Amino acid sequence: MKILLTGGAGYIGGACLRWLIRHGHDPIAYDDLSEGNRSAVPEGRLVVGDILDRDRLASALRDHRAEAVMHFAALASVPDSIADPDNYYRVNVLGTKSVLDAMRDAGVPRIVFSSTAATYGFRAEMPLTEDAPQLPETPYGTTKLAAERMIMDYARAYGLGYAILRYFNASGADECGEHGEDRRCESHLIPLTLQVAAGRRASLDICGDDWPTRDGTCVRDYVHTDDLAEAHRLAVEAIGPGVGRIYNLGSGAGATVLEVLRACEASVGRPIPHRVAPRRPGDPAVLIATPEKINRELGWSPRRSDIRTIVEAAWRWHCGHPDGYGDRS
Ligand SMILES: NC(=O)c1ccc[n+]([C@@H]2O[C@H](COP(=O)([O-])OP(=O)(O)OC[C@H]3O[C@@H](n4cnc5c(N)ncnc54)[C@H](O)[C@@H]3O)[C@@H](O)[C@H]2O)c1
Ligand SMILES: O=c1ccn([C@@H]2O[C@H](COP(=O)(O)OP(=O)(O)O[C@H]3O[C@H](CO)[C@@H](O)[C@H](O)[C@H]3O)[C@@H](O)[C@H]2O)c(=O)[nH]1
Repeated sequence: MKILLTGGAGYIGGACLRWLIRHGHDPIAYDDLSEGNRSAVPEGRLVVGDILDRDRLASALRDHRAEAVMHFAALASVPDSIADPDNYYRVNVLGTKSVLDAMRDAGVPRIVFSSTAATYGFRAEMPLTEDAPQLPETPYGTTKLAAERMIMDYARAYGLGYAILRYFNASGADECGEHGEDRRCESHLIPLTLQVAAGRRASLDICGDDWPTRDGTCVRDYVHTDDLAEAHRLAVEAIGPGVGRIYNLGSGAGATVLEVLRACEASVGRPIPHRVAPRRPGDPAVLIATPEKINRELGWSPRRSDIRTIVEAAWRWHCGHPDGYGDRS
């Protein structure tokens, strides 16, 4: 299938793009490189552009003769969204509208959307099923929920097929060692911890050790990007015009911040400097998915998403790419 990936030069989009090529599809990335990396995309497969530029995006869709869009492009940091909601509503809500309108202009009938655990309420029962209440408590979660609803409204009115994939904590690096996590402004736990291990930062802040969890630090459900990529492949192949699907993508297990730190220390082979810092605004204590629905309906299961495998893959990538992609434009 010919597929355009908005945000395809980013961390998860780049992993999916490579995975789709390996599995016989023909993907291109459409990315403004605000966070993504030019050399994360294989030669000849990148169109540089902003998703808010509807005409440019529609032309890219027509030129590629796209049959589906995977919409990854977004601003995606919970704490930043609290500090700068303006930008989050612009890119995540208006940007999604622009993507849907460009798809209509170009007659593209399918979309797979990157949604998030952050659309659920903090007080929901764990593990989360897809019908748990969606009561986001941060601007990031609110903007992603608005985008979900917009996709469903467009689908109903204009006959789009869609898959909404609610990822939990994307992590790891591709097993061929070609693609990993390298953002301009990093805020995610595993890359920050490994940057400390590599001497690029002095110490890791543990954001609170007084949460109601087994060791006092937050629990998250870490899911490997290659597992996410396989779910995208299955989802895009399963949807057609007028068919909508919604799935959680997580491992079904949770790791605390301290457990992630210990796993990183085991991979690196030495202690990693850290200290306890205040809680971070917008953090829930625990987020864990149940991936049963996508397992039942599409046969997906997380094969690489135990925390040890994730951290080892990420550390291999960091060792092979000490300066990340090194090609910030
Ligand atoms: N990382 C996670 O744990 C996680 C979890 C749940 C959901 N998600 C969602 O997955 C998607 C990808 O996240 P990621 O971690 O790969 O982030 P990322 O920042 O690595 O990738 C996002 C990409 O979008 C591009 N982009 C941003 N604004 C753009 C615009 N206006 N026009 C064109 N391109 C633009 C960036 O340059 C970047 O390459 C996001 O939609 C995010 O909300 C991520
Ligand atoms: O320097 C740091 C960074 C993070 N954390 C903690 O580590 C955990 C994971 O944080 P992070 O890696 O920033 O991810 P989340 O804030 O859980 O959010 C990720 O996972 C969500 C879904 O679960 C997605 O929606 C978001 O896009 C994605 O960034 C949280 O408890 C943080 O408080 C620290 O203790 N120190």
